[in-house]
Amino acid sequence: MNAAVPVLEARELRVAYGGHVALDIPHLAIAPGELVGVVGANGAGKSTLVNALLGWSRGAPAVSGSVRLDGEEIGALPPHRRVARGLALVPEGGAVFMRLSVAENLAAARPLSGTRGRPHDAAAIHALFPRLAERQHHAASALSGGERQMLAVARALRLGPRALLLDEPSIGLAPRLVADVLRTVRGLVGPDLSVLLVEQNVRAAIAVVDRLVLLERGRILAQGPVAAMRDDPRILEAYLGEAAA
Ligand SMILES: Nc1ncnc2c1ncn2[C@@H]1O[C@H](COP(=O)(O)OP(=O)(O)OP(=O)(O)O)[C@@H](O)[C@H]1O
Repeated sequence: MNAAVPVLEARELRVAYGGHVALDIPHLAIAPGELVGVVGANGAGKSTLVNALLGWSRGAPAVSGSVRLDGEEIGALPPHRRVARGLALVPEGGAVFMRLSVAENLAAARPLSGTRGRPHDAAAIHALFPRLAERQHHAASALSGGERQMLAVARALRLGPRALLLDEPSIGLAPRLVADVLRTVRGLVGPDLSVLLVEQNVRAAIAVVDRLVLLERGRILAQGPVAAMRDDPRILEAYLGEAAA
């Protein structure tokens, strides 16, 4: 695979509810081995973006634009076929079967056939998330918020995706756990897996991502390598907003 070809690339991606444009992204690309953070205020369009990349939306908006995975156009495919190509989404709040055990939840996520990604088997999952190994016979409903989030990420990794979309994996977690979860996310990223991470906590995102995208009212206000973005006044504003909250 040519290293110059983005793993995930969107062009002219637009989502509109009636006259209200919720998302308008001329271009967004994620390189192989890259962890890209998406930050922005409530309602900025972060969830709309990751959902649109997967081809899913709340309600019935008009969606248009191109989405490419490893250079192949997937923008016209329904979500399950995008997943089959190697694009996985862990939605806000995770996606697990509450009545099933941890082990059953993992077994229900089948590795994709022919993926260029690396499907994680149970041993790899347990090495990454020892807590899930300890809790494998417990129902998902009995897990803590953080453990459930780990399970949702682990289920996505079972597939062997090329690109993983994570919508606020740290939401609702204690500050200490937020850093843990994001460090784990950082550890997942490598030549066969790129990650787009939506994160409300700008400070926590800056600590782990390679590149940051700042969304405002559905548009990219600024983006760039984290070293440059951390001094961007617009990011500092977000920081200060956070500090004041
Ligand atoms: N079903 C819908 N109908 C109408 N407007 C919608 C719908 N879903 C989302 N929107 C609008 O799209 C915009 C973006 O919402 P989105 O949920 O993507 O924001 P977000 O950045 O993820 O916010 P948060 O951090 O609060 O989750 C908002 O203005 C929202 O009101």
